[in-house]
Amino acid sequence: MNFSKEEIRHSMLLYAITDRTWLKEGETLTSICEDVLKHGATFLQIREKDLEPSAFQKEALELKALCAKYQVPFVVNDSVEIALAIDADGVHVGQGDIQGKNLRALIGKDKILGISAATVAEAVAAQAAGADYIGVGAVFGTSTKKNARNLSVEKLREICAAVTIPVVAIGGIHALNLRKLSGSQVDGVAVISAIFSSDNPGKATSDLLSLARQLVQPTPRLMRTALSIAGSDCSGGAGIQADLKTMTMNGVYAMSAITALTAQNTTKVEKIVETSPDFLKSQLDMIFTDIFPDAVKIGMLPNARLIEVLAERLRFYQAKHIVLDPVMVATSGSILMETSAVLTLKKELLPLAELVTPNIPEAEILSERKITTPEEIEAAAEFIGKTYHCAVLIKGGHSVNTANDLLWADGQMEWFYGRCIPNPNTHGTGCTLSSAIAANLAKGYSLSTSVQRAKKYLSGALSAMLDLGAGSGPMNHAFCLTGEFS
Ligand SMILES: Cc1ncc(COP(=O)(O)OP(=O)(O)O)c(N)n1
Ligand SMILES: Cc1nc(C(=O)O)sc1CCOP(=O)(O)O
Ligand SMILES: [Mg+2]
Repeated sequence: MNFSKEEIRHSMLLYAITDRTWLKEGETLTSICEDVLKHGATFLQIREKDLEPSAFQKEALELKALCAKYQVPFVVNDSVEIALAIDADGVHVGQGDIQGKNLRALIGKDKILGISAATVAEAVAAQAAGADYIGVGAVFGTSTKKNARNLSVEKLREICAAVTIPVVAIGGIHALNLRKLSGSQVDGVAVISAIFSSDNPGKATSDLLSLARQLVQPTPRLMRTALSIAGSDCSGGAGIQADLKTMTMNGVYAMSAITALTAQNTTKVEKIVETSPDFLKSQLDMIFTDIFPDAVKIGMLPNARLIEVLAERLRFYQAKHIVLDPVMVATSGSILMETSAVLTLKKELLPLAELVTPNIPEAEILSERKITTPEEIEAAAEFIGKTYHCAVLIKGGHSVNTANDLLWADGQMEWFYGRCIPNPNTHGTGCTLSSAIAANLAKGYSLSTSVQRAKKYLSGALSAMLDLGAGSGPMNHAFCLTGEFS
């Protein structure tokens, strides 16, 4: 696989390096690595000091396939021969190994080259020799590598400031000392024993990943962030515009990736121009590699190709708190998603979602059944949740009931009883509810509390009785704004 420079920097976050010496009876390196990748390791290096070359190569080939499955870069430690023989993504070498300068020519421009450094001079030389990243250590005492050189966090900071390529810190890093690296400007941490010596390598991986995220995006952020991936509604009541207003009013920093431009107003959708998959990818890359969103809301996705690209990027960046509003038909009756894309949505996106928020007609499509009673809402929610392994919020407001919504999560049902507000202007209610839920998840509320808070916000926006446009008009998203600027 080919990884861009931005992708390589991002993949430094939690860099796992194998160590077979910790394997227990019956365990294989491949099965442990699969667990580690499943739990979010962003890079894998095979490091074998005692294995004979043919066994090393066989193991490397297996791990390469595994990393391709999880779209994580895979490099071979020390052995350029094996890296080239199995066409690994790259190689990692130390100062004592083959000279970095010759190495770039040997491996070609497309392979990832990692070089170890412990001084500013070594780091600068590694960059000049064409390294894609440097491994800097040992930042703490380690018993994994004999004779590792010791390095202060201050020196690490100096090295980070001296180079422009990504820097991953290594050596004795574990969950209890990782925070000591804060302020050093590293792009991630490389660990061996903190994962491979653990009784539960998967859990160790996810714990380290969340600590690494805090390290790389340091200073406790007062402002949480949320991303809306949706279509633009030029009339401002639904889509991206409603999402940005909702997220802002719910106290998070709002960002957008646009999937389609719509020319619409409160009476109809006149035209739709779909974003190209490549441009959607670029928007997502710009966002995730800079301001990582604490939650993601997904709305209009007009075709299968956009869904595929989105799913691939969300998996790649391991996006958190994904709320999927499966927008298929507008309130005005316009088709917003090709029928053929529904299958792709089910296969690719639903399993990535923490929560999916269909209205009754959408729930009928997702659960492949008619829904006419509250009992049928419950059965449909259970079907969707169990089939796609996500929580489900089926929204009332259509034929079956009024403002009552059902949340199904982890086998538990919870009804939310809403006040029916006599406001015919409901344009954008679905977008508003799902982005308010995402904003509250971003702030750290539980799913149930986020739904409760989002419903309260929606009731407030509807109760403000804004009356604009000739059709079903927008709500007042800023109903709660008071003070100098209101
Ligand atoms: C990411 C990363 N950083 C540093 C090293 C150490 O490489 P090296 O100095 O060649 O030591 P060995 O790993 O070969 O013992 C690394 N492997 N990975
Ligand atoms: C492989 C390696 N290289 C180091 C360096 O300083 O370059 S320290 C190290 C060992 C890292 O293992 P652990 O996470 O178990 O301490
Ligand atoms: Mg080496």
